[in-house]
Amino acid sequence: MDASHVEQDLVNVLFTEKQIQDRLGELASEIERDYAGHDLLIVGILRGAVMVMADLARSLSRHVEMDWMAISSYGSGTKSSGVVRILKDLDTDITGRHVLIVDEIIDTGLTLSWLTSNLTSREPASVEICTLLRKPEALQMPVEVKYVGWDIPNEFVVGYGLDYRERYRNLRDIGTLSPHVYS
Ligand SMILES: O=P(O)(O)OC[C@H]1O[C@H](OP(=O)(O)OP(=O)(O)O)[C@H](O)[C@@H]1O
Ligand code: HPA
Repeated sequence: MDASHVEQDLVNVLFTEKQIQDRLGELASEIERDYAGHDLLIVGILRGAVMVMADLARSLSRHVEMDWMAISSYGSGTKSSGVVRILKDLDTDITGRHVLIVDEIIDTGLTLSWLTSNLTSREPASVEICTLLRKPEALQMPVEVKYVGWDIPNEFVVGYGLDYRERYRNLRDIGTLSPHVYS
């Protein structure tokens, strides 16, 4: 399947590659200002956050350490219980460190609500969240988010790390899928 064919599966482009890069540049400036004079560890949540981690990190004109976590939500059924399991933990001891969790989307909020309290229990100097997208109407657990790219409607979105059945992660834009994809 060639690239144009994949693009045809998007019924509506919400954010173009250029809009995403511009917004990440703005968030990077805020982060540089807020963490000036402090070491910073950014933590990406696999797999969806790979793109935003790579581009946000390169938008920062300062030193930053990068680490990764992988989390299982036990499938969609139990996801609503908020029960999650760590598949890959940090390699870094975050005691006394300033930690910024980077993800591409907050939907129900269950993943990052759980993760924030998990990381907070390790006694870091601070834990904050940066997400490219947030769906306020879908939120089931309150999550304090310091940096948000955009709030979006409660629609399923793909591209730029976001998948539907493991596809579309490598699209440069973010959009919604045509109904023919689901049928
Ligand atoms: O707010 P929530 O409803 O908890 O959803 C947000 C989580 O869902 C996505 O990950 P996903 O489980 O799709 O895994 P992936 O990153 O491997 O695609 C996203 O990366 C967040 O971590
Ligand atoms: O809208 C979404 N798209 C892809 N993956 C997701 N994980 C949570 N919400 C979404």
